[in-house]
Amino acid sequence: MTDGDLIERIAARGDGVTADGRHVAGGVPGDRVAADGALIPGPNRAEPICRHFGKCGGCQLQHVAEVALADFVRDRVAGALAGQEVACGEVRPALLSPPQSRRRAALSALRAGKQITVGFNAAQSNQIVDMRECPLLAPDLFALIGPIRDLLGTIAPQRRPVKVKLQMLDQGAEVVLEGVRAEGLDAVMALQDFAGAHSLARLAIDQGDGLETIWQPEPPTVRFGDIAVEVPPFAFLQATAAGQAALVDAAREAIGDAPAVADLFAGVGTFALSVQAGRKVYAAEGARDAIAALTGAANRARTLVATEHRDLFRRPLVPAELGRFGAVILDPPRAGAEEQVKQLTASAVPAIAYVSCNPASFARDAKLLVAGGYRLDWVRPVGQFRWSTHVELAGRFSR
Ligand SMILES: C[S@@+](CC[C@H](N)C(=O)[O-])C[C@H]1O[C@@H](n2cnc3c(N)ncnc32)[C@H](O)[C@@H]1O
Repeated sequence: MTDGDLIERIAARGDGVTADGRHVAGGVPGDRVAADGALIPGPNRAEPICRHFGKCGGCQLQHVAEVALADFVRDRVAGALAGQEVACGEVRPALLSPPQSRRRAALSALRAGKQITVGFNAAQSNQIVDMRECPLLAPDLFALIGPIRDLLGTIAPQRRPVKVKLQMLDQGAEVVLEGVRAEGLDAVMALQDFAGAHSLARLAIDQGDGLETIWQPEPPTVRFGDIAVEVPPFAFLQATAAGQAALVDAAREAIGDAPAVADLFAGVGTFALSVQAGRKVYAAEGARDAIAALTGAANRARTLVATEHRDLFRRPLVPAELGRFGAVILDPPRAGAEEQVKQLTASAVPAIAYVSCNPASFARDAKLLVAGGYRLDWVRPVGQFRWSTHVELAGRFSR
């Protein structure tokens, strides 16, 4: 009798993979696959802690024990770099966000008859798994799911998907409901009762003709250090405080004590405002409401942060502009920053902190930077989306 083929790694989509490249759903490194295809559990398995695991699209990897989960996150980054033949000085261990720390989520809801379903979409489908527990969401956000289910009984149209966007801000939770119908006094009263009862920082709805703020006792803020930014509805924030801290620490280390820094794809200023003390920062961002929020906060706090509304795909900073900076922070969307990276290769910028939510586009851009004379000194993989196959990282390039 043979021991069965060993599962050696977890693929990008979460399947186990044997040495000969066979994909096995639910396989974990250290498991074996018997001749009849059954999985023989190895030492790296964990008991999934949520009753929805396997059906809900929020998590793919609850069956993987902590060390193997961190190895998966690190190996995704290392594997993407190897695939592009990019040498890296040091692939650091991955940092994983803890359970119940997600402070931002976009969920779906559906009303069918009297039944309302609220949750993440099921794995690879439009079905919604009705969320009765969640090991991902911050408890203050999860506590809103039941009340939102009740509220949608008044304002969700029949059999039309509703988007439920949740985010924790300094003043409390923000709730954005897209695709609802709030006509008549009953609906408006139900919305205001809901917002007041849960001390929301903001409630906004979209009935198909743009976002309408229903409740906002004061402008909601997010703090970076001691600077408060008045954020627009569902502004992009890093998904967990731990993930943000890991990425900001890495960026700070990567830029060192450079006296002038550019933060490109700056959002509402997660990096610009976190690293600005004692130096000049230029921040560029393509979303008008985000850069306006950052500009206001930077001015009120009398920082040396200058801002620009700019499309960095169409109009990346050119070498003459880049030459003013001792370091550049890049945090592009999933597509990466190919156009900006090409300009950087022609620049004299000594250090780049590249924060990425997509190891594949990061590795592609890293290849361009290395071909242009940069070294990739280190990368820090970050599993901000715990138990999912979504992997993030920060890396330092220098020359
Ligand atoms: C991953 S987010 C990072 C935001 C910010 N650095 C943070 O950590 O909060 C990427 C940002 O890139 C912006 N963005 C997307 N496409 C862009 C473009 N073509 N030009 C400039 N900014 C863009 C998005 O609006 C978003 O704010």
